[in-house]
Amino acid sequence: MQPVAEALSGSTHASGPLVEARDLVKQFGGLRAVDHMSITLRRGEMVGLIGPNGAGKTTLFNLIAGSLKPTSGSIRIGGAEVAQERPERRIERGIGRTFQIPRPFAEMTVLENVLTGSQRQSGERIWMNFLQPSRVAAEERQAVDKARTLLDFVKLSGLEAEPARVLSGGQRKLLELARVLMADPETILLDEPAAGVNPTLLELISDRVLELNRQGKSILLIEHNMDMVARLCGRVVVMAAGKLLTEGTPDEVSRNRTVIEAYLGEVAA
Ligand SMILES: Nc1ncnc2c1ncn2[C@@H]1O[C@H](COP(=O)(O)OP(=O)(O)OP(=O)(O)O)[C@@H](O)[C@H]1O
Repeated sequence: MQPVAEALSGSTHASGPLVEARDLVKQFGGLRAVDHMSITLRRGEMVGLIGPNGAGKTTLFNLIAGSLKPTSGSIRIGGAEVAQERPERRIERGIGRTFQIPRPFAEMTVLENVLTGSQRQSGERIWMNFLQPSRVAAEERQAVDKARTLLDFVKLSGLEAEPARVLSGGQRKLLELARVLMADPETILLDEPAAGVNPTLLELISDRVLELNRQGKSILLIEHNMDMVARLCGRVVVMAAGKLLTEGTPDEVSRNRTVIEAYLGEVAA
């Protein structure tokens, strides 16, 4: 098996802020889900993105990952403007993202699901099988080796041959993390990794996310579980109604009057 540090490698991009979104707007018909929002993620940081339901956090992730195009504004990854680029190109630029509700291929095994996260295997290009079969076989062996290392990292090795449908909600989150790591992201956008997860797996997920950050991954974390945010993040960005409300340390934002009022407004609504 590959060493974990090697399986988690891939930090080859230029210096400067890794992700820099400026003045982003996303309009859905009459609704402005993201409203002149700016956010920066620096190399090696783990930043929490919080805000009441409907604040625009997931939409902001979709804009950064490329599944949505902004109405206006700029998104830079490693200094390059990417706002109009396809999601696949953003993956090549080192952006990985997980979803609030992971949807693995239910009938494929856990290992096969992780392998779907590989970038550009030669085996996908049929002619390569004819021209360089040994190279294709070697690449496939390497990919399987790496997938096993990542499954070990997320503590799912014992389930590698099981169909993904047998996994619990928390285990699906861990599987998705392993799948995303196959593409060697430098930046990971984590969408609510704690939602609906039991306390034991929650502890494991927090620990793995912390370890990824220690190993050099930059992480933007959407999470409603403030204990988790406070434990993992040095800086927290707060969104409300599509806009930046404030940012600061977890302690600062949790005592901030406007933040408390934004959440109280949600409860009252
Ligand atoms: N594809 C879409 N079409 C129309 N409206 C959308 C679309 N996606 C999101 N919205 C709306 O945009 C607003 C922001 O939604 P978003 O999911 O980004 O918020 P959020 O902060 O992630 O919320 P939550 O914490 O509940 O996940 C909401 O009012 C939502 O209904």
